[in-house]
Amino acid sequence: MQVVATGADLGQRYGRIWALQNLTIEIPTGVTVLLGPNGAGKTTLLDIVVTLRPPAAGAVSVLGVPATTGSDVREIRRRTGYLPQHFGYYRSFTLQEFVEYAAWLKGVPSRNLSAAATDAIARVDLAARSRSKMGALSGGMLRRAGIAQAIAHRPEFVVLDEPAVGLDPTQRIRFRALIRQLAADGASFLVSTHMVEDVRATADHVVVLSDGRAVFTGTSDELEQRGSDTDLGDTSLERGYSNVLGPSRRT
Ligand SMILES: Nc1ncnc2c1ncn2[C@@H]1O[C@H](COP(=O)(O)OP(=O)(O)OP(=O)(O)O)[C@@H](O)[C@H]1O
Repeated sequence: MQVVATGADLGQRYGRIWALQNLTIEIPTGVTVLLGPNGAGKTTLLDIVVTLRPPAAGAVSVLGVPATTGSDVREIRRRTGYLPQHFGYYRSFTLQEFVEYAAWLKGVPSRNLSAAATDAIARVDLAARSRSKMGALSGGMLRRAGIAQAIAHRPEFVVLDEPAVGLDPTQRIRFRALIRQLAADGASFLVSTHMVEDVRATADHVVVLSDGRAVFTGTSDELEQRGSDTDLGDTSLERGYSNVLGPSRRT
């Protein structure tokens, strides 16, 4: 198994709350979907993987680079794209300017910025809105703008925190197709979601977090097989998800 990121004995705490505890995790190449209930530690883990937040305990390595020195961290950031749950932007920027700016921050040469942004915006199906002000985009369009800025520099590893929130059904289907296409072009993905049904369409690999620990790692087929008729859920994948969360955390 080729690995795109590893976390060894990761721990993170906020005051008395341990958001992650002794978490050892390997993210393989391909598409990994991260599931877990509210407060499970998904965003905390993603922030650590993209080096936004150093872990309180343990070590992380991304694309073969251990996140230790400042230059390692810069290299990881340059080769990684991130869509945070909440991202900032100037409302008066056009969508094109926003994505060009993000690509510039990631080191795309000036002569390539326009083409890189135009391509990323087209990939998220927003070409018709490239001249719109960011402040005029709908919530779902903003989510797609966020995906565009994460992929504009053609990163090898893309980390998306709840990218499908606010997307309408058509855009969700297109989003899944986009992930599959970018993955086929060689990029690896780590995507957090609450939408268990999105897993089958995109995931090569699934990690379920609960209370800061990995309670399942495997394929979506293996997750499905964990479910039984007594588990909560309308689909076998949902029943598998409920099962691995355990009796106290079944949704
Ligand atoms: N800045 C913070 N200050 C204090 N506690 C925090 C902070 N950020 C996260 N936490 C706590 O850490 C735990 C994990 O939070 P995290 O946001 O990583 O979970 P999550 O799985 O992404 O949740 P959600 O699905 O609701 O986005 C939660 O108990 C949360 O309340």
